[in-house]
Amino acid sequence: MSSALILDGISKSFGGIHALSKVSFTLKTGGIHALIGPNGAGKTTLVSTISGALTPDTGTVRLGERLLNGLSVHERSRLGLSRTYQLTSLFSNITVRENLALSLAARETPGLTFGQMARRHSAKRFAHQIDQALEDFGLQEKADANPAVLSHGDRRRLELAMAIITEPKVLLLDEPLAGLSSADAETLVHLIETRLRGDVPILLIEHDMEAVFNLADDITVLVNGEVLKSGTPDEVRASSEVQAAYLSEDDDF
Ligand SMILES: Nc1ncnc2c1ncn2[C@@H]1O[C@H](COP(=O)(O)OP(=O)(O)OP(=O)(O)O)[C@@H](O)[C@H]1O
Repeated sequence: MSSALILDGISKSFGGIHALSKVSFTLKTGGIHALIGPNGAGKTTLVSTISGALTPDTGTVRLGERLLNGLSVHERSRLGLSRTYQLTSLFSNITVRENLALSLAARETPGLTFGQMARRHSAKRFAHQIDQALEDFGLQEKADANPAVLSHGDRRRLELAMAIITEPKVLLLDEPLAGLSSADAETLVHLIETRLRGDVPILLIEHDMEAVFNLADDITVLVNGEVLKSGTPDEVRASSEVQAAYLSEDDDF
């Protein structure tokens, strides 16, 4: 299987804190690769070095064949790297449909201000793609609503729809289940499984171990900024090092 994202020897320090030390692993094309680890392990720092929000001290990030080092967040996004955030990042003064249109417009013409994009692109232009996304993510009834009035679960589904509508080459999903009720979390896991798997390779950062072990084809365990183990869910589950360092016997996986 070919590689969608290749991380090689990524290190990053903040003053005296070694947030990442020589982190290397590969996200396969078509796969879901989970990145897990305790609080402060370096997961968010790693995702930020991939997205371009942070510059690593050493190491390389490749999207397929393409070296991403030195490229901005916008340039990486235009090449097909899409990221969702731990905290919701929707525009609250426009409708659900318009948020989806803006996501498409931003991919086409990055670097424009919000006002410029709103003037140049109308939701009508992308009507077909947007209708399909609304249907796929169960948001048809909310198309003309303002995101501020949506439930937490609806907002999270809209963010996923905004990330996927641009047909990215790699999707970085940062804690998609955080703060969701168990029913909303179940719906989202089902959507990832049925709507995203196979269409886009996903790097999934998630604390919900049941979801991780259900969804992931591969898992990398990060502890104190270092890769403790990378392997299939069965290999990670069976690792005594992982058990000792991170996964307690009480964890349900
Ligand atoms: N901007 C920063 N300045 C200084 N230290 C930082 C900065 N960002 C992260 N760190 C430190 O780097 C280490 C890794 O943090 P990071 O947020 O990447 O961990 P994490 O695995 O994402 O944690 P969590 O699961 O709690 O989100 C921690 O010790 C953190 O305090």
